Amino acid sequence: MSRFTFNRAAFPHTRLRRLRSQEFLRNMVQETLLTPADLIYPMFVLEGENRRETIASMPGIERLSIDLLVKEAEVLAKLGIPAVALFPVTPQEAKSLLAEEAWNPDGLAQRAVRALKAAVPELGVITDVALDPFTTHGQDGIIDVDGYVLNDITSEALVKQALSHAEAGADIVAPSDMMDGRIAAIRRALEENDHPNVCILSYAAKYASSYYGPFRDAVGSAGNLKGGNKKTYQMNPANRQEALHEVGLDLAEGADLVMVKPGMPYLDIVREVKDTYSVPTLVYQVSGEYAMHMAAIQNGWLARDAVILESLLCIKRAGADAILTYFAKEAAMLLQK
Ligand SMILES: NCC(=O)CCC(=O)O
Ligand SMILES: [Mg+2]
Repeated sequence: MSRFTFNRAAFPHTRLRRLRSQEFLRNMVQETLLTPADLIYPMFVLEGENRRETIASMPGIERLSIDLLVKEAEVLAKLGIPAVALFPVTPQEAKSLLAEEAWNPDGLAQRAVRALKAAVPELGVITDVALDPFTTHGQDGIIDVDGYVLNDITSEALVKQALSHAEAGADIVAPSDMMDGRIAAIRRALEENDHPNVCILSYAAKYASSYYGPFRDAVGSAGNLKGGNKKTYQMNPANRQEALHEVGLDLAEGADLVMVKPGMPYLDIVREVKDTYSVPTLVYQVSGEYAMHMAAIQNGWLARDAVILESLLCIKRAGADAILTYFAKEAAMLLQK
């Protein structure tokens, strides 16, 4: 008898389609839920007042001066977004070889933190600890004569930067630089300077990815980098076991939360980090992922609302406890519907 012959007696013992046959059933057995509380909004901060600038490669995202940032933050908090991640756009004249502006107590990031915590105290503020917005060469650290990023000197600078953020009122400092040993150094400094409850979110497995391009336009570091790359400190996209090693070290050094970055091309790493360590694991859906989605959406090639929510739901399913995403505001609005 051909296996294609219809035979009522040979019904499938399991019909998985039964639980998909009605919406209430699909909702009842849904394994992963996305909520606004999962979404962290990265924001670009500008000098000046009442200033907003669009970013060509990130349609829908703007750089905002602090006064407008605060107004936007009030909206975000009402939407149920738990936290924002700040990225200052440093004026070219404030950049230097040693990145001293990074720990200026009255720097743009530090002022933005103070303004946000004063106006919207319930909204968590995450600061970026890295030198690339402040160096004339666009690298994340201090370089030697050959352009090599020096680990331990950079780490000392990062400690000063992280402390200045904590002094300004940051809830979470997030080193995104990938220097070895900087989590321990920052943790010690926070403890010694009376900030025991400031959290450290470590960009633990940050890959040297081509998906960061639009971000570098947004903060204005692309030109300074002059086509250079960050392969001597960020991870090789080919490596999986090394990511576990990186995360293990940062946890041992005192990180409270760890991050995998980028998101969608690295979801295998997210799953493995979550299963291995069972700690709060964040994912950054980076600027290039945002740009790809927006390009397809603007061409009418992908359905806007559905694809935004699917992209985030799948990152959560892979093991993310929260997601840094430029879609945070839009997704939170969609989820409230
Ligand atoms: N340190 C922060 C980033 O590098 C963000 C990358 C992106 O959104 O492409
Ligand atoms: Mg590391």
